[in-house]
Amino acid sequence: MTALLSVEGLGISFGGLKAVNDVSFTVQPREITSVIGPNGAGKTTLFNMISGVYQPGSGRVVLGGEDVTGMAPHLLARRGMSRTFQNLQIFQSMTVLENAIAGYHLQERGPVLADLFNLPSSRRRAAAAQAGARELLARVGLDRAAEREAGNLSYGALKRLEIARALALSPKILLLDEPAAGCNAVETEEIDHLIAEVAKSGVAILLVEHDMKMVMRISNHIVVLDHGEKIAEGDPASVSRNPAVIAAYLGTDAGTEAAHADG
Ligand SMILES: Nc1ncnc2c1ncn2[C@@H]1O[C@H](COP(=O)(O)OP(=O)(O)OP(=O)(O)O)[C@@H](O)[C@H]1O
Repeated sequence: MTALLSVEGLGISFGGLKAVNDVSFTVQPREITSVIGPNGAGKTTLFNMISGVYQPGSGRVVLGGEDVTGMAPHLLARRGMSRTFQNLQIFQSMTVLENAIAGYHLQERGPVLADLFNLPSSRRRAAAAQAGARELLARVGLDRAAEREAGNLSYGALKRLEIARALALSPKILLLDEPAAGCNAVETEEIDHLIAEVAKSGVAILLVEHDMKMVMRISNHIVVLDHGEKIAEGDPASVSRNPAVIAAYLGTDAGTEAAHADG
């Protein structure tokens, strides 16, 4: 199978600290790949290099066969990579529908003049964005909340709204940074189902997540970082049994969960 995303020897240092060092792995189409590791392992830094927020100090990111190392996020979005953020990027005082529509406008090159003069082309685009946004809201279970102010949604619903907005870009790969952070058990399960559904629809998922139970439940492939290095990778069962992984997590709640996840 040809990899959709290939991360090759990525590294970056901050001052003298190697935050990420020589990390390689691939993401296959339709699969859910998760990056885990204890606090400070380098997960977010790795994510930021893959998604064009940081320029890598070394290594390459290859998307669909094209070298996209260090490419700006909006250019990556045009090539099929979109992402969500650990801290929600929702417009709280806008409605749920307006937030979803905003996802469509992120991908436009800005035909500002057409919009200024309210040309038919601009009206057509607006109508298409509105229809697409309503479809996306139905997909994430928020169609009935379309007219509500986003700031009044539960945390889990906000997280799903953010995923809807990222899907507006019709990505081939969706990067999710801690999609279940701050969610209760029910909300986490809803996000689980949504992620599985998105993967099934043909979008590859790359996930950074602290909730070990969730990672073990939904991932096809897991990459484990510790102190900026990849210490293990494989399917959930093999990773949760891996002595190096258990040692890295030892003494943390997540470690206990990892050690018991398959038994
Ligand atoms: N912009 C930065 N400047 C300096 N040091 C940084 C920067 N970003 C991250 N680091 C350092 O790099 C290391 C990896 O941090 P990173 O946030 O990537 O880890 P993480 O695995 O995502 O952690 P957490 O699980 O706590 O979110 C840490 O030692 C961190 O302090």
